[in-house]
Amino acid sequence: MTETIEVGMLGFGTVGSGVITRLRQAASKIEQTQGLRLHLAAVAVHHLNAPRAVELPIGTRLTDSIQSVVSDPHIQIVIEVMGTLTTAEAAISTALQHGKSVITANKDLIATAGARLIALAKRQHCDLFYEASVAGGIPILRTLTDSYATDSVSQVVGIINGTANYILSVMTATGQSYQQALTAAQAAGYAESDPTNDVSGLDTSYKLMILSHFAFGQALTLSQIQPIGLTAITAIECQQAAQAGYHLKLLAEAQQQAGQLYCRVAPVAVPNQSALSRVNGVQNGVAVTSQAIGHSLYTGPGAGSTATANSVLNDVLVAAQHLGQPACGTAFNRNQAQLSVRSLSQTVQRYLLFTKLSTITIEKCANNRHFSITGQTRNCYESSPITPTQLADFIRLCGHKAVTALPIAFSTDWALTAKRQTSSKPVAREIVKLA
Ligand SMILES: NC(=O)C1=CN([C@@H]2O[C@H](COP(=O)(O)OP(=O)(O)OC[C@H]3O[C@@H](n4cnc5c(N)ncnc54)[C@H](OP(=O)(O)O)[C@@H]3O)[C@@H](O)[C@H]2O)C=CC1
Ligand SMILES: N[C@@H](CC=O)C(=O)O
Repeated sequence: MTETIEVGMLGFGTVGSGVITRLRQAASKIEQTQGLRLHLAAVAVHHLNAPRAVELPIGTRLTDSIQSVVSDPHIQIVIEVMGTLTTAEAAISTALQHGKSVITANKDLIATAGARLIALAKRQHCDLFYEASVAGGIPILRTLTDSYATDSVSQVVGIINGTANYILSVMTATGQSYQQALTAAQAAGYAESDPTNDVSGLDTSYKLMILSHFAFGQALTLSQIQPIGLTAITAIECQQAAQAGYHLKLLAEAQQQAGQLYCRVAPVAVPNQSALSRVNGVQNGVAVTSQAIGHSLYTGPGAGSTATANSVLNDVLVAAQHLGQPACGTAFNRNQAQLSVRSLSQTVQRYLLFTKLSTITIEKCANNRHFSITGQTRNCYESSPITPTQLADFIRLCGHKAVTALPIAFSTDWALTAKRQTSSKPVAREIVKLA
């Protein structure tokens, strides 16, 4: 027998429209495989008369009152796809207080206020799922929770912002400017309504904060990550890197090493041999290294209407199956640990250097700081492993505006890093590009 589940939704933009499209397209499969009919009872929006990309199902109520949805006694599950921080937190809290399970795609909120909402959901015996908040269409959070339950993750490296990856890919492939590429990403619906977080590394950091909790049991803070965005990267640097055998990517990295968790969000030169270098456009990729499985790579669209909606709806189905069952209210992530956190930028690693200085000058500056460089292509060099202090001194010697230094992915020399950490205090965080 088919059971009908009453669903309410907050937001009817890119993701909300995708939810409605997918609900329509997947209705018979959901009924056949799950024995469920998801009935969209109400949708709350900001502007009641704004044009919509898709039509509402017949009988669905459109309202500008969030309260009327989250306190509707008939609604069992609330989907939050409107974004915002305080409005969304208040709405989700009210929904949970009314005993409703909640599904959200809001990484800003989960990264910054997740602990409060998770505790409330637990007290209320309600589900709170947020698969779509990290890597859009890739089911990475549930994979980490379910499929790595007995495994031990040592490293997670991801391209987890579709907009940033789209911009860097377009700049590399076509030489288009940053602004042209951003405009195209906005038109495609990948960027946030205000794209600042996409390009500043903040969105990637929020996602890494959530991802790290699932992978290592350790929730990171923004001050531990201190993201560096991509706004200072030029199309010429992207193309020079490509000629030298690298792809520039806004990478989110977290690595457990000798009991410490090293993290970073920054533009990084990914060698062509790494599969992550071939994750282009709006595609995201999350590379996981673990004790039992070894290396695995999860790729797929990191943003966009129906791909993100698919993650939202899968969460809805799990929550729907839990309704009235003891499983309802089980935390999405149950991995907890206490690791001390450091910045990956404090490690000894290699850098890709962009400069218009002559090879003789750049070699002299490098030799002065006791490291070597190899010329890759014109104006682009690879360094031997160097400490953050060597890098900062080198940039000072060359002239602050004369060099851009991007870390080379997977190039940390852990033995040298350990030696340095026992012999000296950590120095201030490195400055990758001194403008
Ligand atoms: N776009 C994507 O690819 C992805 C987005 N996300 C996340 O999903 C969420 C939604 O993103 P997206 O669909 O792109 O956003 P949009 O800007 O396209 O849509 C937001 C929707 O929320 C409504 N809304 C906003 N503020 C309010 C409010 N105060 N009261 C009522 N309704 C409100 C808007 O109403 P109105 O239309 O009337 O203005 C609009 O329908 C965000 O948290 C985002 O970070 C996650 C993964 C991928
Ligand atoms: N703006 C985000 C949307 C998904 O989270 C992105 O580009 O990745």
